[in-house]
Amino acid sequence: MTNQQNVVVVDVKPHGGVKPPLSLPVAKSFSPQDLKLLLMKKRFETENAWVLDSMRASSPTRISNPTTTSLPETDVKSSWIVHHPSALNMFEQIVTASKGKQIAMFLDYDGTLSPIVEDPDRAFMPREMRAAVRDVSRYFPTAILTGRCRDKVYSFVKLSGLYYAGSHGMDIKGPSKSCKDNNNGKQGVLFQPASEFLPMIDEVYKALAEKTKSISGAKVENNKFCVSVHYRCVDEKSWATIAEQVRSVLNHYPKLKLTQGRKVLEIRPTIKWDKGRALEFLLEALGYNNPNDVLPIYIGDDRTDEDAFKVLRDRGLGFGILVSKIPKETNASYSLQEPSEVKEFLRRLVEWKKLSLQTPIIG
Ligand SMILES: O=P(O)(O)OC[C@H]1O[C@H](O[C@H]2O[C@H](CO)[C@@H](O)[C@H](O)[C@H]2O)[C@H](O)[C@@H](O)[C@@H]1O
Repeated sequence: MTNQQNVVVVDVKPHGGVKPPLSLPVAKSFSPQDLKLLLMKKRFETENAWVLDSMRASSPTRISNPTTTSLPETDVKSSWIVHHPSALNMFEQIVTASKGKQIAMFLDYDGTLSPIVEDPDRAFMPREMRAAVRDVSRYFPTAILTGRCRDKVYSFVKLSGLYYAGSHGMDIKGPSKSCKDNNNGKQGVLFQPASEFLPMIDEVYKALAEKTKSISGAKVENNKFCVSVHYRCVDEKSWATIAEQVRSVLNHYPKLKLTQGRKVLEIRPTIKWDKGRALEFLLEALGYNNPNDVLPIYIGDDRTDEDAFKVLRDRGLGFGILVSKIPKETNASYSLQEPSEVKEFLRRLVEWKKLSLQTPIIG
């Protein structure tokens, strides 16, 4: 027996979700102040470890539960593909389900319309992909939902006939009549549920840029209503330092939360708003209040897209399509391996639509 006792503190993450319990040895002679300090220190370390773990796991979560890890990788993959078949192979079933309904397209940007690249400022959309998105938007209402700043994604996509939801859906704008219209300040803005956070986000962006400037490869991106801290080009040995710096800044901002994307830590307001809510908002804005009128198709590759997949699944509406080469836990129904397959899927939709407009309805 020792003279120590174990205090287990089950904590609620300041930003939603339950953190692992804090378990720390407490010497009986500790004063309440010492105990408080010890707890704060332990909590800081635990939060860092939690962030670091999830940085290593990257995004979205690869399948790694006890039932599947014992299986060879090829078996995991074939079992996953049975549950999330290729949207190209399921194309006929998808368009058949749209009978009597309007298909509405919802597209994520990075990793879906543009391949993942090292420099976020150079994630350009290939010319053929732009043509495919433009054609799709001529036949179906189309929206792009992204973690990026809305203006930035617009500068990559450059298509005026689309809805754009930037900052993970916290900045929604309707189609503009021409490309020039898009520069017109607030014109066309439909919803910005986090406006009050603008000064805070700006402050945090500056603090994070300062704190991480000595970490080689780190990049901080101001996405207007959220901030991204990229570590794709940072040596893994420095990931703990990044996590620590981000947490040390965030500790001063209880109204902000930390989420994760693909080799990126994302800081955003704690408001209950995400790509799923933005998808619901857009469906309403498009006038689809009756689920029998619409078949939404959402294509995305990231953890943040899971919020939208979940909305579709929970409402039994349309289809979520996950872009991934490897099995991942997902609420999506179907899969596509990479952006080139997304382009192929969009092209087939357009071809199918053109054909169905030419075919007279018999009966
Ligand atoms: O919602 P999305 O459109 O998928 O945006 C999510 C984040 O995408 C960008 O970062 C990701 O793509 C970069 C370029 O390929 C890559 O370098 C980075 O590692 C990825 O995380 C964007 O830069 C972030 O701001 C978005 O939040």
